[in-house]
Amino acid sequence: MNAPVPAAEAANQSAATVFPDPVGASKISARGVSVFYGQKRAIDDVSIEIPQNYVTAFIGPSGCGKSTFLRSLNRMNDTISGARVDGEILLDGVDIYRSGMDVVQLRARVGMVFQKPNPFPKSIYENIAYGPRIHGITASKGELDGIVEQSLQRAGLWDEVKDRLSDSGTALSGGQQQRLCIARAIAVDPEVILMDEPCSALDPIATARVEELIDELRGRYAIVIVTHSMQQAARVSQRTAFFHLGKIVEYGTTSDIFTNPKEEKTKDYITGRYG
Ligand SMILES: Nc1ncnc2c1ncn2[C@@H]1O[C@H](COP(=O)(O)OP(=O)(O)OP(=O)(O)O)[C@@H](O)[C@H]1O
Repeated sequence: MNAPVPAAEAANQSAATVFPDPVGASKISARGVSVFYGQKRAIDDVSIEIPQNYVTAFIGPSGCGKSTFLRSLNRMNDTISGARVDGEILLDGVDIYRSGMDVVQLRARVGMVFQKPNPFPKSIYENIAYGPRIHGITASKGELDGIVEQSLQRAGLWDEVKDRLSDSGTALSGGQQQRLCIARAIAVDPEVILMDEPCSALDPIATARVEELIDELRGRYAIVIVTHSMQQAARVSQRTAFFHLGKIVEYGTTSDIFTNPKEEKTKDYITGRYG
């Protein structure tokens, strides 16, 4: 559960809006987060609580900072030269930006699935086995085989690929490749899965399959998804944050955001007046 915000801290935060989660149990807490690319501020003092076992959608017009903020949740911005993050991002109460944080380990705990499926140019088996092997999760071949099967099962891909595990991952269809990438993220036993427009390169049938999968996975993980599709946000998420110009304008249950938004800007966006 969230600790109550001490009065002194609350006073310090008075200038910025803190967005608590309606259910109160956070996996990730962002406190006063700003992200810069050189001099440019792409995220401006964002504070939000992201819950376990829910899908949280980030929506908003192009360039508002959704992907930038998503990448800050597993320090993916570290890989972009000139990018800088201020503020705190707590994973189970521990600041992921504190010195000494093992970033490789962090990215196993907070996995990421990208817009364009990006399997390694290796076999289906190796795509899944690579992570557990480098993280030292398995000791034996038998155990590794078990992880490969279980990850592909959870990603809903096992039946389609079990007879061709040595085929290249890149030979699969786009939708299958994306489920392979989800299986790869799952294989290292993550706690959070970040998804940056995971269906934008997929056809409607493959999209529906990945959306079903997201719904199944949320029982085990906290999932955060950036999407341009409001229909997708409404279908797959239980929480929605609306971003605009680097800030969160409104955050709440997905049904409230889509049926009863409080802010004019949110209303304008979800009714298609801009975006
Ligand atoms: N690597 C980068 N270097 C410099 N500026 C960047 C970089 N990545 C993003 N930006 C800028 O930061 C701002 C936020 O971009 P971001 O991609 O996070 O927005 P977004 O809401 O995810 O957009 P979209 O929906 O179009 O993907 C934009 O002004 C963008 O031009």
